[in-house]
Amino acid sequence: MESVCLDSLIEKLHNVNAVKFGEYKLKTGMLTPIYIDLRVLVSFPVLMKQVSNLIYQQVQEEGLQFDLVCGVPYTALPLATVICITHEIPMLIRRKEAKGYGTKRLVEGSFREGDTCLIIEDTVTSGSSILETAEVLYKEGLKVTDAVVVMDREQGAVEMLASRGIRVHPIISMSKLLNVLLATKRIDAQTAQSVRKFITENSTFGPKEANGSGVSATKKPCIEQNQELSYADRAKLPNVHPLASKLLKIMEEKQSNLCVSADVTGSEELLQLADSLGPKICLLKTHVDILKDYTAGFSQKLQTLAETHNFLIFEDRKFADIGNTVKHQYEGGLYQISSWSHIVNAHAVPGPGLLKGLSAVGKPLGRGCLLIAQMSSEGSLATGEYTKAVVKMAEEQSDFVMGFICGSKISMRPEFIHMTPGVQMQVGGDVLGQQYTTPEEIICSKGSDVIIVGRGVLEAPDRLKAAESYRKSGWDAYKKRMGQSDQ
Ligand SMILES: O=c1ccn([C@@H]2O[C@H](COP(=O)(O)O)[C@@H](O)[C@H]2O)c(=O)[nH]1
Repeated sequence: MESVCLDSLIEKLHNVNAVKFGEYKLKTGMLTPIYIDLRVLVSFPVLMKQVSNLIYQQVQEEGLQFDLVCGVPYTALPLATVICITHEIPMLIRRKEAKGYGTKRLVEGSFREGDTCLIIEDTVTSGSSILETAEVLYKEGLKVTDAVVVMDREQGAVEMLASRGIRVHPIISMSKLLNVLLATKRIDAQTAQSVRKFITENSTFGPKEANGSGVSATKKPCIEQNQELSYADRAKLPNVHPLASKLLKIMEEKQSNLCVSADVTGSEELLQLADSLGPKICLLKTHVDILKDYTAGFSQKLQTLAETHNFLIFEDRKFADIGNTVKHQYEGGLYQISSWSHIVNAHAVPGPGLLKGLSAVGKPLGRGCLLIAQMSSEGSLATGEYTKAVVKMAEEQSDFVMGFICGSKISMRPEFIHMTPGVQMQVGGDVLGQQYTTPEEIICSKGSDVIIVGRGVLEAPDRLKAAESYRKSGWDAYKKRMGQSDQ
């Protein structure tokens, strides 16, 4: 395959008038001083081949996995065709309207339910065309996780699609395009500056703020976050882990994003807690190894209570060993955790082999795992680059990992559930380094999904009353975040 230099390709695109300066209207209705018109490529077969090669090069460099390719109609259709023919990849065509006769299908081509389809697009502004295509594919039972785009106008498409679970891999950014055209004296500094100003001032996705994890949009006023999906909508996403889907449905049904951490040392007390607080919670967290009287009968009773009150069980085992060892720890020993706990968690320190070991046991049973990406304790080392690496590991094994233990939202992929411990009604801490934040701060400002509360409930004079007030507080914060607050 001929290798193509990006700078010279940009010059060639400018030569064939695929980059125009002036005043143009975008699909969004917005007037723009720069217009990218890759439709002209069909008239320049050599250039068309070079752009197709670049797209395929990007697919390989990013190691993208998929079964089929679909180009967003119409400009990306010939690009997808060239790539699919050259590399013998099956292709799909998405119709914009169903025919009034024949099969009336919106997606042409042969595929199986559950196949993953890579989307190819020529230019993105808001990302809405990719989303429209993905939604048509979802309806056919296909999965969409990635899209390769020739030109990213840097106006919010990447962030918007990430929030809908689609990673975008652009080849040319607006900044790169302007730099090359300026360096080769094809445009002057004033033109470059005015286009840059337009792009910065016309983002189509909400305002962003860096949070040190590489993910934007965590700490902003609740009311601005109304572009995000509700728990109920996230439960229906095609790529969501079945257990995450179940949990999100429970949360919506019970109007509860409260997980009580049942850190008590007697089985009877724990069962009594599960029975009385069951109606208030979506999840019950256990530390089974602090029980002084564990029996197999206990875990059976706990499962019955989970069914009666419609909550899931999360054993906070924090696995952290090599794959072979965690497999035994999860399946065997005294506790046989995999037989009764819907969810477990693990540190990412040992690397992906740990997840392979756990999923060999848990996946056939329909279990899910949370990766510990951050911790609530003072001086925790799980920060910055480590947290980012944990998110990557989760993305690579999302058939078993359903979310994170973290302090704030760390992944823009809506299928992951973020759960945060270290929660009390007042900010503070304990003498052993635990640090507390309020439900409002965690759900509304930090964008997490589930509050994990231990002593805030367990040490209250009336545990049921305390659980209800944490449930209400967490749920009100969620409604506020979604812009549905009546306050
Ligand atoms: O970073 C973490 C991870 C887990 N935990 C666990 O959550 C509860 C918190 O109990 P509180 O009484 O509300 O402090 C406890 O079981 C921890 O093991 C955490 O606190 N921080």
